[in-house]
Amino acid sequence: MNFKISNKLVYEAETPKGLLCRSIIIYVFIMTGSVLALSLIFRNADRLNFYFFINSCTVSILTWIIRKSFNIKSEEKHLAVFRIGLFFLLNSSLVSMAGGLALLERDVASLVAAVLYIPAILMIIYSFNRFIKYVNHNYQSVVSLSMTDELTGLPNRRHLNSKLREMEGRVGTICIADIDHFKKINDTYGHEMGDKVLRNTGAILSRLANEGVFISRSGGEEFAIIIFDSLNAGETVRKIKTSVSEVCNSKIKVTLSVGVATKQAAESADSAADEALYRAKRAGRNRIVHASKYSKL
Ligand SMILES: Nc1nc2c(ncn2[C@@H]2O[C@H](COP(=O)(O)OP(=O)(O)OP(=O)(O)O)[C@@H](O)[C@H]2O)c(=O)[nH]1
Repeated sequence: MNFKISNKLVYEAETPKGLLCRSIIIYVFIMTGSVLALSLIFRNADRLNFYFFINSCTVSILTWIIRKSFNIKSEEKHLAVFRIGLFFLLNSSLVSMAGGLALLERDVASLVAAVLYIPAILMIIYSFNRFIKYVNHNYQSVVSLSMTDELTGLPNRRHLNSKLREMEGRVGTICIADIDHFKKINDTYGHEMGDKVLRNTGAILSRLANEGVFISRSGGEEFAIIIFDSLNAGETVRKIKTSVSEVCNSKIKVTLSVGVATKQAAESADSAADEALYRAKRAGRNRIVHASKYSKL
């Protein structure tokens, strides 16, 4: 399909929609021109007053909105309903224009304009409501996608960063859990198996997440955990570590090294947790190490 794309517009120039868009614009020109020509032929030009000007502006604006609506790339039905509503409204204004120029009897023009106006407004209200729902739904999907790690389904680094900002000024515990010798798993069983281990680990960890325990994949084979309830933090960390180690990951034994730092309200503890993880690795892995200091190290 031949899409004409610019930084402002996406419109399907040669498609049925593109043709429909152009047909509507041509229709508006023909109708407005005809009304004007007939008013001149029947010597009604003295009626080209303020009322005519308002109707012309309305027709122009509605044509412009219809034209713009073709820049929205969507197959949603409510968009078609919106265009039909606008088209009805546009015709209602054209009929009013013809009535104002005495090309139609005033009562007939008012009746036809009203008959077109009522369904047009109902269609616009309906489609606008649907459009708001559609936009909100898509917005939520995009936000959720941008905050989720594709492989494990856990919150990703971006989500973690927003949680860490939330943690500022609060007491809590930050843990960084890292799968031991993960490179070896990749090298021995292949990258796909490595991915499977990460997925399984993510599934185990996601079951342990709750309102007070935020678990994310912070990168590679590393998982960052924030525990908001510091009282049970020790127990939670042990549970996280044993849950991953106890479950057989496709017959591959997986162990975690965990660095833990508990922060007070005014401190930052993520670098302290990193340092504790480093010490856990150096001490032989498969263990939990608590940071000696919680602030900058
Ligand atoms: N399969 C897979 N491998 C990954 C992914 N992300 C990172 N890795 C690999 O994870 C490995 C991490 O290796 P290292 O940083 O040396 O860590 P390690 O082998 O676990 O060693 P220690 O952490 O010291 O126990 C690297 O080989 C990366 O290529 C991923 O999404 N899938």
